[in-house]
Amino acid sequence: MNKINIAIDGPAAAGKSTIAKRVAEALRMVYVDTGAMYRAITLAHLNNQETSFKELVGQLELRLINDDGQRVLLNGEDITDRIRENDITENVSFVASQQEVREFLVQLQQLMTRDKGVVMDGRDIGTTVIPDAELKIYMIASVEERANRRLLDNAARGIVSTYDQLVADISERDHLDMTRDISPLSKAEDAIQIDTTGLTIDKVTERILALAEEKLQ
Ligand SMILES: Nc1ncnc2c1ncn2[C@@H]1O[C@H](COP(=O)(O)OP(=O)(O)O)[C@@H](O)[C@H]1O
Ligand SMILES: Nc1ccn([C@@H]2O[C@H](COP(=O)(O)OP(=O)(O)O)[C@@H](O)[C@H]2O)c(=O)n1
Repeated sequence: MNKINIAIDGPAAAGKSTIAKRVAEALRMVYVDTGAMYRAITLAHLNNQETSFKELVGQLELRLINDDGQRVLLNGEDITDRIRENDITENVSFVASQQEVREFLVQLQQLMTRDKGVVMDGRDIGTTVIPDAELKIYMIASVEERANRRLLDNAARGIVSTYDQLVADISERDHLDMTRDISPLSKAEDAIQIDTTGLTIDKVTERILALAEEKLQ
């Protein structure tokens, strides 16, 4: 069987991580949520605001553990749940726009995908991190549906939020991510766009698995 990489990009709360995790499980591939890496550096920045980004990325030790999803360790501490909180979400697009941060993480992500067999989700995976990925998906959904999904997500995690606040947050984050100077969020020319509005998680997973099977032949 061929070994392939799958890149899944798209705006906030489109369902990328959920689907990427399922696809990776079904195909016994490694799942990498790159948003969690930007969130981890955002936490490090909020804890050390006087430190330059260059120095900050030089100091931190970031580990991703595949364990029914992905756990994130920053300097040995498990920060998987902490990085979903509102202060991180509010600051992550700013941190992700910094050149030193992007250079550091893109290099790390490229190392992770070098031997193939990875399903990686983010904003610049198909355009910058793995431009030669065998399968590229650009996942979208209406902002209303995405806010409703994140509202449920947050409630399950005990994070306080409202629908209106989430529509505003998601729209602002998409705008920042799409207009930043370095590798902004955009659909790679050869990516297949899937609008998940009104689709179940199973349906979207099935569609991507069918596309992946073609590449694995
Ligand atoms: N097709 C879908 N239909 C309904 N809910 C979905 C669908 N895809 C994902 N979700 C839900 O939406 C929420 C946000 O998905 P997530 O994977 O975190 O998005 P992203 O990684 O794009 O930010 C999750 O709670 C997930 O269960
Ligand atoms: N490859 C990536 C992944 C995330 N990011 C940044 O990290 C933020 C958080 O990503 P995420 O995937 O956790 O976001 P959610 O859609 O899950 O809320 C995004 O809003 C981007 O600013 C990025 O710049 N490049």
